Amino acid sequence: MAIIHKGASIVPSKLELLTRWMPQQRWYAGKGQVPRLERVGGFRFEDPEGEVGVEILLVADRSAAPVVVYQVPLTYRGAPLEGAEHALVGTMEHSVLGPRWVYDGPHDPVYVAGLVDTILTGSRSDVAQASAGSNAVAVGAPTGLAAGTVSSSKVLTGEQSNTSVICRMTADGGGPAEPLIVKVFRIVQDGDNPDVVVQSALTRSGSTRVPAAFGHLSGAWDDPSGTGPEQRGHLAFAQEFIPGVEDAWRVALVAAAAGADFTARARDLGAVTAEVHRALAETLGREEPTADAREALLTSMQERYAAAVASVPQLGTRSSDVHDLLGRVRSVAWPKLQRIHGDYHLGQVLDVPERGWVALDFEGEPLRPLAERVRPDLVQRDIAGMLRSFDYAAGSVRLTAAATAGASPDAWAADCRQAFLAGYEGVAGEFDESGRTLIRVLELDKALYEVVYEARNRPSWLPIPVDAVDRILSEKGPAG
Ligand SMILES: Nc1ncnc2c1ncn2[C@@H]1O[C@H](COP(=O)(O)OP(=O)(O)O)[C@@H](O)[C@H]1O
Ligand SMILES: O=P(O)(O)O[C@H]1O[C@H](CO)[C@@H](O[C@H]2O[C@H](CO)[C@@H](O)[C@H](O)[C@H]2O)[C@H](O)[C@H]1O
Repeated sequence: MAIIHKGASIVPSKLELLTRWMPQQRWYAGKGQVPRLERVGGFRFEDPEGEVGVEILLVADRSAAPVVVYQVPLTYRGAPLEGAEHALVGTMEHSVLGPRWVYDGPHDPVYVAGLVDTILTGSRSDVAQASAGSNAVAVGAPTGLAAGTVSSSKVLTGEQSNTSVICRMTADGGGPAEPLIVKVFRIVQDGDNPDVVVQSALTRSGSTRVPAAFGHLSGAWDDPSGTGPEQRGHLAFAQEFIPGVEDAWRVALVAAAAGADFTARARDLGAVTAEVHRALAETLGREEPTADAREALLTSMQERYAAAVASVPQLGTRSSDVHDLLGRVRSVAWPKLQRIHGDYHLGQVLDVPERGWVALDFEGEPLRPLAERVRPDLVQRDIAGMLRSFDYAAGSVRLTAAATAGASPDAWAADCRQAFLAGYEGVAGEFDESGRTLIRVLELDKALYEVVYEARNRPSWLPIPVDAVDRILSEKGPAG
């Protein structure tokens, strides 16, 4: 068991270190704010060598409204970790142990080994920590589809909302085992994470359209408002790693810039999307939409529009057109509701040789409250998301002037959009007028979400969704 030096002083404190470091992290949601952090939980993994301290802090950021709870795995070392300079959170002076180098856990092999072992063996985090207070133990839950220990690990780089670590594995009896990728959820919320629930359900159903779910870690923390009972949820998710495949966003960008035909892949993606929807309906059920569900959708879309206007005030001039289009969800016929992907775009799908399209990341939109993300929804939301993504690829090519002479990114996107929809309808049947109107409404809704997302994360990309809002509002027909 890890030795915890109760009463030792640490300068600067862990929370002081994090206050400086967190705002620079991609996953920090309160861009431009100084965090006001308070610990609401935390647990430890034991280093079998007894050298490295591994502590996972669950901290509430009170500078945000509503308060956001982050998961921050840290490792404490008595000497610098070679090659991990970029992951140094800071240094501190421990009154008993002397100088400590503090690292972002996913970059430290000792944290990664503890996390994966706890998940795959269905064990508990270091129970010694339980003496430090409530909510101090995290528990692993394996699906039984993977085993072994981590032999090397690497943090995935790129624009992610969470932190994913690719792990090469050694089988229990020696020799290589199947690699895995473990995603550490950075923002944790009370309740089940849809990424875990939906992907695990698809794995159980035998679908190969998602990477196989290998297991998850869950835990509890104090209600950040200090009034309610403890909160609990998923903290990390391990799944099959599919090596050597670029996500379709990168592939599509190259095709869009070159004007290369992508319609066959888009059509196939549409067909697979319909297959995934069917599998989700079969495994997790469908339900009739209620009047309340319709009103809830309308309200959430209106709130999104308000948020988009707060980010880009010029969108306020389109108020009556936006409200007219959004309001159509009241008059059109709705299909039954079901679980969907929820944040479907080209960065979430892999075109795997000999396996075909595989969908990732069923967590839903990271800026949306969990309660909304776990509700059964309209399949049109995913369709709209992917249609927007083809438009985004064209927009990005335009923005970076990456198109080769003669290529027309807009025509490329239009062809892909049509092919995707045709592929979907080839499996699920043709949409009627109402079905297509819902796609168009949800494309507008997605573009409004993207306005807020880009304003926070990539302001130079804002013209892509802002132009899309104009385009969608000026279209005559439903979608296509
Ligand atoms: N199981 C996997 N196999 C291979 N690559 C993966 C896998 N899961 C994720 N990736 C890669 O990591 C990227 C980000 O993963 P994602 O689950 O979308 O993370 P986030 O929730 O942080 O957005 C994907 O676009 C893909 O390139
Ligand atoms: O981090 P996530 O993958 O869960 O999703 C968020 O980030 C995405 C950007 O990485 C964002 O997607 C937007 O940009 C994509 C290109 O980078 C584009 O393909 C999508 O169509 C566009 O929505 C996504 O909206 C956001 O939730």
